[in-house]
Amino acid sequence: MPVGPTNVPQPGRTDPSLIRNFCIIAHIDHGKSTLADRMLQITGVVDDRSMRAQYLDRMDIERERGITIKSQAVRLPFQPALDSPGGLLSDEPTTYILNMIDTPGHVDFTYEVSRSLEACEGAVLLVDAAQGIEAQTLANLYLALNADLHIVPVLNKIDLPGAMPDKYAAELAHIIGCKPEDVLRVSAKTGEGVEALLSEIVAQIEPPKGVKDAPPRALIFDSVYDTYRGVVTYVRVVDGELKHRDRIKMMSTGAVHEMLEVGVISPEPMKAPFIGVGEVGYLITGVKDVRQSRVGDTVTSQVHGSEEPLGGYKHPQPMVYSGLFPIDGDDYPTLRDALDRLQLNDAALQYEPETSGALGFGFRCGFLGLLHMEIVRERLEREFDLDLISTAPNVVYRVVMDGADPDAPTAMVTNPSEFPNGKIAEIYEPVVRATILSPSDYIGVIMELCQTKRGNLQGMEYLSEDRVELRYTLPLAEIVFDFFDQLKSKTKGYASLDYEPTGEQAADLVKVDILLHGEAVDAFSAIVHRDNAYSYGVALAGKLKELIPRQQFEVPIQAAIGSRVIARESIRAIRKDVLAKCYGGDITRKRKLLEKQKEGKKRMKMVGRVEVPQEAFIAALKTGESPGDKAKK
Ligand SMILES: Nc1nc2c(ncn2[C@@H]2O[C@H](COP(=O)(O)OP(=O)(O)OP(=O)(O)O)[C@@H](O)[C@H]2O)c(=O)[nH]1
Repeated sequence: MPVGPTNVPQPGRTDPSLIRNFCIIAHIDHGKSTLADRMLQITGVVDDRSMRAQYLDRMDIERERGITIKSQAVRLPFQPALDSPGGLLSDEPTTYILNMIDTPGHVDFTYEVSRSLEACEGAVLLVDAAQGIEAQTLANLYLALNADLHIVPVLNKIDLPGAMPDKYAAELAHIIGCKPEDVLRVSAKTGEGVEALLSEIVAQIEPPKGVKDAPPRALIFDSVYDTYRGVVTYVRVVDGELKHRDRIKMMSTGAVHEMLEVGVISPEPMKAPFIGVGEVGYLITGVKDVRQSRVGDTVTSQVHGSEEPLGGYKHPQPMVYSGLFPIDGDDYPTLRDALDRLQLNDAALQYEPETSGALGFGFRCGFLGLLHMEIVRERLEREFDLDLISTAPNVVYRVVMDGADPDAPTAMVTNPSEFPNGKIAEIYEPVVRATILSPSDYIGVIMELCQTKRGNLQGMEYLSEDRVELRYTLPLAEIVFDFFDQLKSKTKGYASLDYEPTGEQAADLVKVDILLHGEAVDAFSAIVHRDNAYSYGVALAGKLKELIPRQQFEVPIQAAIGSRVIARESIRAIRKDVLAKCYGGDITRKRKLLEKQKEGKKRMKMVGRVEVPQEAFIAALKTGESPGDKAKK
């Protein structure tokens, strides 16, 4: 049993040499939350009685305390055993303060992840000993290395019968450039090896450096909106001190706030008079909008503040756009309020009103990526009880018109229906650098898939004899459609994917319109590569033919590029007489049938003269399965 910590340093009075700031990075499901649970238990900040699985993913405490503590920046006092690597650092029992900082963990939030990594000096790289390295393991590792973090490689789940720790220790050692015996082995489930890991964290990770007497500078690595307290901002102090009642300034905006509360989380929020060099804690200023307190920004004091922010601050730029429309037009005001509320909580969400001829009033929303889009949509539907139609996601195109002034800003197209009509000189599309990890048996099918998605192979490396890493550049637009689903199905679920934006490229793109009875339906317009335009047009026209019921007149469905029709289907005419089979005099029955028909019509949208059922929009715009499982926190 670990010795209970003695002389626990208090917040604000902790000698920086006794602080270790670290994060845990891992592929999804490799056991990050479970390991965090064990650390809470072993360090005694949560006693065995109150312990429950995924302690930090809690909600009820948040409500009780009226403060959001979901962000996982926990202060763990830990006293390493004297004969362990951490204990050997000093002659007498010493209590260290370990700050475990959570990272958002997904590529959509790469910028935020990289900023939160900068709040740490080291990272525990956790890998499932039965699965080995996956795409997010690598992506997170590269981010951590870029942030100059010391990496502590750890294999988890060694209790599993299928664990192959020797094989994966070699794999990990190979990519990090350490010795296989340096890879620690733990079971987050049973707790085996976790105390030794904590001791290694103390021994291997550098204490924070900072200047105590300098003007204060703290890096915001997370900020969350809390209904009761407003925005709770999580910071890592680099220089100086942040004190209760200080007036603080956000360096990117110059906004000044009074600090109503400052403290640390251990694992409940603990108020403190101040927090100092190297410490990790929270600030409450009473602001109600997270956009005033953005991840990556630097906090300083209003008077005698610092002039130099920590690293350049970058506004998150949406990568993917989609239209969101309420199925019931009456829900439009609810949707607007819901987006307003959600934005308090999600600094990266952008939206503006959009009117679609087919779908009515809605919003054009910008997201950081597909996962972000899915989360927002799910939250809107779940938390605000809305039924929504979302149009197919598209990326941002930069369009240069023929003869345009070379110095004039070029048009950024975020909505296919805004695609300019005139003569276009060049269109640029965003490109990503994708990393695919897979058993080597599937190299062939993966290459084939990437080829059809206009990918360029950048490199390939064997991580072990049967596991390979493929690096591609791919247009983001191709990934946005169904790349991940296809990759999973072609590799029987074994491949994992990660990607990050890496600039733009010129491409031969065209806008394909879908016309119903001669009228273009804006919700179905898409910008696609010229080579894929024909198949897109044929597929969508065919799908709509199935989905739209027959009308009293023939309805042609056409796919067109400009005025050139590239695909055509038609729905034959019919008059649906609901009374046809109703002989005789029962007038009430007839009325009932007519009422029912009217009901059905209410759920139809009129597109020109054509009645289109809501379901047709939903089904036609469905973009397949989610990229969800490569994601989450
Ligand atoms: N047998 C065994 N199972 C483990 C161990 N650690 C975690 N698990 C299980 O692995 C699954 C995923 O663990 P989590 O801790 O939720 O993983 P995570 O990385 O936090 O996952 P996300 O939060 O979803 O990203 C859970 O079912 C855990 O019970 C371990 O050491 N041994």
